[in-house]
Amino acid sequence: MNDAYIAVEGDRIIEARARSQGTTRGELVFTTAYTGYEESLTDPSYEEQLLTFSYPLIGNYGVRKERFESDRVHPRGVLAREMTEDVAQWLQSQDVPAVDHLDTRDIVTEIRDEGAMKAGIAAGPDATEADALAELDECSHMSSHTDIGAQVSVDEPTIHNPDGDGTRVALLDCGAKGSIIDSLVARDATVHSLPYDASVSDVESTEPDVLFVSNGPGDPENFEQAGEVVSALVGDVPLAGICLGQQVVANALGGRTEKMEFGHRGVNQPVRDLRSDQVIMTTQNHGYTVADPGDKLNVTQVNVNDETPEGLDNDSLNIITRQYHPEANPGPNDSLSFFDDVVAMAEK
Ligand SMILES: NC(=O)CC[C@H](N)C(=O)O
Repeated sequence: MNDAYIAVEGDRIIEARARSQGTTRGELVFTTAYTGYEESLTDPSYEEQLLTFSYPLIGNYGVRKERFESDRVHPRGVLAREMTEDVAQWLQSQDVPAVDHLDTRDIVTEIRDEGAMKAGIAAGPDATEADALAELDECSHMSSHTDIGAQVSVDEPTIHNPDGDGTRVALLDCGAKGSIIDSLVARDATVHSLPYDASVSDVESTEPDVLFVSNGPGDPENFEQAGEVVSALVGDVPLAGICLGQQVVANALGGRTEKMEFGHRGVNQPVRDLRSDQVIMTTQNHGYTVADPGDKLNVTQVNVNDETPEGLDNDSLNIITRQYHPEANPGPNDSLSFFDDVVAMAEK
């Protein structure tokens, strides 16, 4: 039975089955990850997006809090070919509409051809096509969510591993995945998670050995304050960044980011290290990319598929960033050593 409607740009309607009721809207994107739905659904970088899973069965090993990357579901809506009752109930409990029994392969192909697009969903016994179209009508582009950081950052500074006697990390939390903090704490770092709009003096007061800019949702150009902190401290404090963090660092140091057609989201994105010529498999979730790194940053790693920058550094300024997610979760652990490199840089 079809009791859900998805309206996509061009006012096309796709019918589906409601698994979690409600109306919603967002940027329609897809991930090719074949595992890790709990981690993806709790990744703050998906805020304001509708997430389509290309893998056809979502929920086949249950739902466990231990695997969450944050304390709530972040995509505004979820699309799958087939979703288990566990996942459907979890999403309903979080008021995140979800649909299945639709041709997700068709949606993925369309996004690949047309690029990420705006969409609206209406799901449930009373849902109508008009409701889905009304949601689509209200949907705005990712870049117009100018204060998206406020939706995902910590409200107050928070200390992780206060008694550690390793590296002191000031983490600008632009929507950080829990595994980034865990990966640093596993190396005995003390992590001061700071709000995304922390001031230069807020950062300095933590006496950091390294300033770390986290992943996060939306357009990196909307994280202006984080950029100002980076510009003020570059050269004085070593700098690291993951995903949105790489983009913010590049923009702050004279580079430029741009929106990609449909982005990279999955757990098998190949990345070549230009110095060692080694290729590693990486976890990714981004829709923007560094189009120009500026003249302060070297491109050290590139995506094998499209040559976009995956790693940037500057040895004398002590900067190292990654576009992909070295903390994995979900995905391969090929790049966990990034955290060793960050700690080594901070201790230099
Ligand atoms: N995972 C992230 O940090 C995503 C970064 C940014 N929001 C993008 O889509 O490119």
